[in-house]
Amino acid sequence: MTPELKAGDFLLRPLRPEDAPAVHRLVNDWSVVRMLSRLPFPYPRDLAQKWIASTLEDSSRGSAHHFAITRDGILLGAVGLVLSDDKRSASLGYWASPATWGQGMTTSAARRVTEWAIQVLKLEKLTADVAVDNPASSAVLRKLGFRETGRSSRRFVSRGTECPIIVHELARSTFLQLDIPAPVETASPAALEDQPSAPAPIRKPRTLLVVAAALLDAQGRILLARRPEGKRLAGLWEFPGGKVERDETPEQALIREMKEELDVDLTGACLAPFTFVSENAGPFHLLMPLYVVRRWRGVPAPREGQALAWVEAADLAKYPMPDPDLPLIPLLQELLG
Ligand SMILES: Nc1nc2c([nH]c(=O)n2[C@@H]2O[C@H](COP(=O)(O)OP(=O)(O)OP(=O)(O)O)[C@@H](O)[C@H]2O)c(=O)[nH]1
Repeated sequence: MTPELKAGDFLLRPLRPEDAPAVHRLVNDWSVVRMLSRLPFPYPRDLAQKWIASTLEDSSRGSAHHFAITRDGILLGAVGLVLSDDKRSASLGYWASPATWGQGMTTSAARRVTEWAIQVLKLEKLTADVAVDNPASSAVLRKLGFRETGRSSRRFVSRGTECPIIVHELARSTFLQLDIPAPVETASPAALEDQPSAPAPIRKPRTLLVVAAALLDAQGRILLARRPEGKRLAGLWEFPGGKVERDETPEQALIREMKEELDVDLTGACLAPFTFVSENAGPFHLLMPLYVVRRWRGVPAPREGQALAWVEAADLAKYPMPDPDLPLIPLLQELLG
């Protein structure tokens, strides 16, 4: 199902039938529709209704995910991902109200959807086609790390003619290496737009020391926490924990993080080192000792807006996790099997 995502001040959410009048009003504008290859001009009202109904079906099948871009409850545009049959790649598309152009909204929204596609859907590749006379759209793609891979042509129904297009592509590995900051909730769209349209730079990897715990309850279930919107890797499930600060031992950091994130006290608890992760995590190299903890004081509560779940070892793979965590799943299943 298509989730809700945050991109700066914007909420990206599934389309709803009641969005039809706003979609119709915004798309039935020559400056918008001329850049969309499949839509006629004028754009009939019932097409907006049919399109929204189809996005809901696509979402339940997982074949496409379309998001309304909204701010303060007002619909301003849309971003969509249409998945390939094997669900390993997708094409990205978007449109936005001309009133929002030049403010960074589309870049911000398309970036958040791209990030979700790569990190949560684990797609290998995204593609996007842009009419050659739409340089603003190509600039959005470049900021996301897309590269031009060729030229072609396509019939644009609105223009009634064949038009040259530029084909763009973004590989998963490229996106994961980009120096893209996590969206800051208070960042203004204007501030985002001030970023140059040059491709995002590749960051040199450094080793980041993070501690994490597999908290086990009496039934042997493991506590997972879902990273909240607004953070890097939002939407992914992970083992509670965090970065080791200067002058802290890993154990001190774990005790601090568990208090901050879950309001549980691990002081004096047996922190059993279980294994560690040493993996490329995109902008940094992650070194993460994982402790197994069976006793603590207090009841885990989400103190940082994260969702919590007690998960059977056999079900761990059903929860999308950061790539570096994936090798931990069979090890925990073996421990608890
Ligand atoms: N706690 C935790 N972090 C993980 C796991 N797997 C994994 O890749 N990480 C990464 O390791 C880093 C953890 O540091 P953190 O949780 O303090 O980072 P953060 O950015 O959320 O914290 P901050 O907002 O305080 O800087 C994040 O980049 C996170 O994505 C995991 O299973 N548990």
